[in-house]
Amino acid sequence: MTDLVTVAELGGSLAAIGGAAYARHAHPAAYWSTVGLPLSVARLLASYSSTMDACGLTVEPPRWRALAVKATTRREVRPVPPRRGLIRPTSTGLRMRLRLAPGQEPADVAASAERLRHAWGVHAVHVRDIKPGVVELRLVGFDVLKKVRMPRGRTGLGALQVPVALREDATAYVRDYRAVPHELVLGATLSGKSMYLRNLLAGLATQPVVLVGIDCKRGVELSPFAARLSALATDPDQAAELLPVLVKEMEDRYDLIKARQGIAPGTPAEEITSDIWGLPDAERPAPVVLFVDEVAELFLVATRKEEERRDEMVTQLIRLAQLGRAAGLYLEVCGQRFGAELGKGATMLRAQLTGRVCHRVNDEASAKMALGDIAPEAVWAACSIPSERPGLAVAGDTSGGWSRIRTPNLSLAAAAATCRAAAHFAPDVPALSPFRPHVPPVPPVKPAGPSGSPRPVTE
Ligand SMILES: Nc1ncnc2c1ncn2[C@@H]1O[C@H](COP(=O)(O)OP(=O)(O)OP(=O)(O)O)[C@@H](O)[C@H]1O
Repeated sequence: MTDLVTVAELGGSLAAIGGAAYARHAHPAAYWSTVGLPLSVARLLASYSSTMDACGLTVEPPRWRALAVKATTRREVRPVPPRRGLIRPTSTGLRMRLRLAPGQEPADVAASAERLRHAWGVHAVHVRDIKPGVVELRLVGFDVLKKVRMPRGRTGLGALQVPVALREDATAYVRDYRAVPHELVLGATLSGKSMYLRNLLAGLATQPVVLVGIDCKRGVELSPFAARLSALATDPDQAAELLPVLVKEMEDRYDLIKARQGIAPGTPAEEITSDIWGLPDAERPAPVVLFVDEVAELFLVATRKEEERRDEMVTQLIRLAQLGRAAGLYLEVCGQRFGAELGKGATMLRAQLTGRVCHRVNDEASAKMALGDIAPEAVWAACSIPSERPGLAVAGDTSGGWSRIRTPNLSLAAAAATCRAAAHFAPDVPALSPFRPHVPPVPPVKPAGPSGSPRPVTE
């Protein structure tokens, strides 16, 4: 009895010390590196073999080894766990590689991820296939999506790649336009779509990319970035004028590529190209990213005349999505729903948008519009996003892979300031100059009083 009380008291005191240590650290990452990391490493080292055994991840040892152990030590021959590599600490957890035993596959380890996380006292365990026979375990010490901090360093990122959000395994989710040219971003109102676009725009602003916006909510979402936008349409009428110009730009680029293909015989193979990326640097036109905020506004019609205009716009969008990649034109389409009920061409356009990001939605049907053709689990994950976590989303592509992501909380003022400072990065596209948005002057900041607080006028 005394022993039990002592153990309970000890447990209580340790929990209290842990709680106090947690409260002392402003960010869970600080708590993790000082308290969580040593604890988890100790747990992992002490219980690796027994945990693997309990999770059914051990195999019988080879016969020669069993015989050798019996002959030399007379000990009982125990099943062997996968061979473990070095444990590498990271700012958010631990990493280690496992060499799978014959007969095991990565899915076996992935199926035990939940059990492993409880055994080692970490927030999550993620399994990644590295090469045949080797998997990497990423142990994440705390909920990294609660307060997003992007990993430092952009090494290895090239043109048109933007680390726009954080994945739940603490790696960056990179929006790579050259790998996934077009993307659909769905979500209910206040789910975090604008925050996603804001992060993307701020990431692209400092690259030599033409940024074009269609924001039929009178420009409220995209106008703050006007300084960096080469063109902005703020209602369906302006969009109807802008889209044919973009289609013409795409056709001109195809002519340029064709001219290059018609070069003399004997030209080296690497100079023959089928997209703008094969053109020499001096001849290559700058890539264009078209942001469409609230795509449903382009589809809505009240009169017969508007219906004709809608059909034309949808056809032009479909053409941009079908043929734009080779000409360096990419689409980022954003909306609350994107189903067949929007009208003619909606499902065809949606099918062209390979990348899918689904924020919190109001019903399962909306999640299916974004993720239904990816994986049923992805739909379920999107339906369980809580409303108190705006910015949380499920990102997938039509290859079937998906992950939970969350954008960093970037204020509108900071994103707008980035765009203003990067205005000189906007490449010159003469065809788009009639659509260049008006950039209002920045209101001067009023100097604060000595104490920083406003003084009463009667003073
Ligand atoms: N990643 C995030 N972290 C913290 N807060 C966020 C995040 N994303 C969005 N928010 C907050 O959630 C609120 C809604 O975000 P946002 O405006 O991006 O939603 P939305 O889907 O564009 O809504 P609407 O369709 O009504 O414009 C904002 O107050 C924003 O600051």
